Amino acid sequence: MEQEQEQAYLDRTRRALAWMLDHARMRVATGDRVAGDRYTAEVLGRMLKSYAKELAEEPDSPLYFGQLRFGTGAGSGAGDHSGQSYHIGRRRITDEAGETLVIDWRAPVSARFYRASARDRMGVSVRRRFGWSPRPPVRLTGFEDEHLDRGEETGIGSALLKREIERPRVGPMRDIIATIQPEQDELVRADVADSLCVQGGPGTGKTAVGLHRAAYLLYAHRGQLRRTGVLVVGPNPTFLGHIAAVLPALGEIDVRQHTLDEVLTAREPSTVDSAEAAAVKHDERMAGVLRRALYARVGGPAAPVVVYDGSYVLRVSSGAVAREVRTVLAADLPYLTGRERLRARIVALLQRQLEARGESPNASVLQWLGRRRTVTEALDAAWPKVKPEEVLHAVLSDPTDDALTAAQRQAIRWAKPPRSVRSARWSAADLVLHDEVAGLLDHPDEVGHLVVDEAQDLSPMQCRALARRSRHGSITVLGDLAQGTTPWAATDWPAQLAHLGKPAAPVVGLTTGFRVPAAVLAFANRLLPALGVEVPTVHSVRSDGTLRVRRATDLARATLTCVTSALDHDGSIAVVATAPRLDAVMAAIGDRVSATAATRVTAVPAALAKGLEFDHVVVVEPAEILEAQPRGANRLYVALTRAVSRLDVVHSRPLPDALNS
Ligand SMILES: Nc1ncnc2c1ncn2[C@@H]1O[C@H](COP(=O)(O)OP(=O)(O)OP(=O)(O)O)[C@@H](O)[C@H]1O
Repeated sequence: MEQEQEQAYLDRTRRALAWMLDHARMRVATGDRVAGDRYTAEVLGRMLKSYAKELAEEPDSPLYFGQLRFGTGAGSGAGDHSGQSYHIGRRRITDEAGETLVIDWRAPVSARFYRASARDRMGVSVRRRFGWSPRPPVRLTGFEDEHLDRGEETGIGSALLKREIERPRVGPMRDIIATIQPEQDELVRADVADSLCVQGGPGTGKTAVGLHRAAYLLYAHRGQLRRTGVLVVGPNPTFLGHIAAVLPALGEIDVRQHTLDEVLTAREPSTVDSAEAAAVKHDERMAGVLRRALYARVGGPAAPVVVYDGSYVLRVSSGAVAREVRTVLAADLPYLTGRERLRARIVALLQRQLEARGESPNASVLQWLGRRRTVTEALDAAWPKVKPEEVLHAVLSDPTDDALTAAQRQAIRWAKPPRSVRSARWSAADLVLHDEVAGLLDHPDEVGHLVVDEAQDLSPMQCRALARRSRHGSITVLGDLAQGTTPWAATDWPAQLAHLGKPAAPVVGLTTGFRVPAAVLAFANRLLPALGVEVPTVHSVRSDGTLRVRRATDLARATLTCVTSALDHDGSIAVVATAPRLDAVMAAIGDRVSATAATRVTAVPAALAKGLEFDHVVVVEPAEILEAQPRGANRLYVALTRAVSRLDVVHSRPLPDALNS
């Protein structure tokens, strides 16, 4: 009976959605005529088109995933929702008469779907979760009720949640709106003004939380954030490809998702630093070095300013210019604003002289004064115009700042300084320094909210670049100290948060693991003591999954065996190894599996495994991954924690000691 009622409700909702779609299409068609001017028509047209497109994409996805039924009566705690029932879905659905059939998962009342418990019912008497067929055509397969009013609470034991978590992974990351957990929801719905840092071990849902928080904030503060924007920063294009579909699936197509390099500059690095040079360039001391190098250009001896205005000679002595320079320096403005302030102050001195002679110069006279060659010459001497690359060129050609040791100066000194700024080749770290100088010259555009994933890997200088872009906005910082693999990776959050400009942001731990099966996690966690960081232990909710560790003399053959047996299951497969090892084993596999099968197998260099997940992972020769770089143990930890269902570890050399313990 209830099943029939649910089916009837579903049919009604489908009809309502079809009506919404028709209506949106009609508005697209008439939008041009409705709007008063061309610009408005264009904006309206674009909005309506994306709305119609969003709706058109809906029918293939479940229309709702849950329902809340509220109790009645004074003691129920339901308040305004007394006796009400709401279906909750990806988006709000209303019928022709304006009745709401489905409410958005981000609406305030939906929070109770995620957070109500038998102990704190929040007025909810029953929480229902719907099950849908995993593949189109989408069918309602059943539902699961928790009568919170009778003390029932399935929590993490929910069969539907278990099915979702254990589903074989194929393709890119999906949203988790149907199964967000209470501690995740607290983070997703944190106030827009609050910056926070989520420390979570592998597979605890950090990335999911960050993306859902972006979608939530855009819903709750659309006006504000449409203007200022939301930016998601991830470690590399592969990672961004993995997460790219989540926000659009939640209806948010305007969120920018970029690597840090893309945020900083459109330019590609054209040279590579030595490890020593990169270490110095990413050190926060470089901020002071660059600032001093820039401001060393200020205060040069200026000739006096002399302006003939027909009848009079106006004059500002070089001593007076120097005094004005000191005043402007004290105001601590961006460099280029400082230059203009100096110009204005020199003009003010000239103006006073005119006024002393009984004149009252108007704005255009003052502007004329400011553009006199003698004023610009004084400025060029005392506060010259400069480009970021000129400052950088000077610093790297001849580093002299004694905040750096002699060895550090030597490390960053160009072996062969380029003849001109234009012919200089810049490394990735140089582009970060370039951004630092650009930020001293002028404030960059800011974003309203910034989500930084894998934030443990950012250097202090990279953090500063992001801090500059969110001085007035908030940040969601996501990371795991145990997964830090860069030479400058953070070992504690307070220092990293200070570099990111949000020293007061609370650090919140996520400790429930949704990806990695318990047996696999226990194996990977043997590495933790060797990683030199304090992190909370993660408890996997998954008792399924398998771990197989096999020793083999022929690694390629053993890998092939693992891959062949993985192909018997659904889901994605990855082979993870150091880059050279990967080439060798993949070449051997390439010839022996069918072309169709090969498309299911991804070769992932250990350096690019971060943030990704695959149903079945084969990690080849852990000792090589560990030895390939100074933070090899962390990289191995990342590699071992990518598997959703099965992990094979194949080795010919002994396993690293830490893994044997
Ligand atoms: N509440 C949830 N319900 C269902 N699945 C979830 C939930 N939270 C996380 N997951 C799933 O767990 C997996 C790991 O999530 P995610 O990638 O966000 O974790 P992470 O903490 O960023 O991991 P890592 O640090 O290893 O990159 C994903 O498949 C995600 O969809």
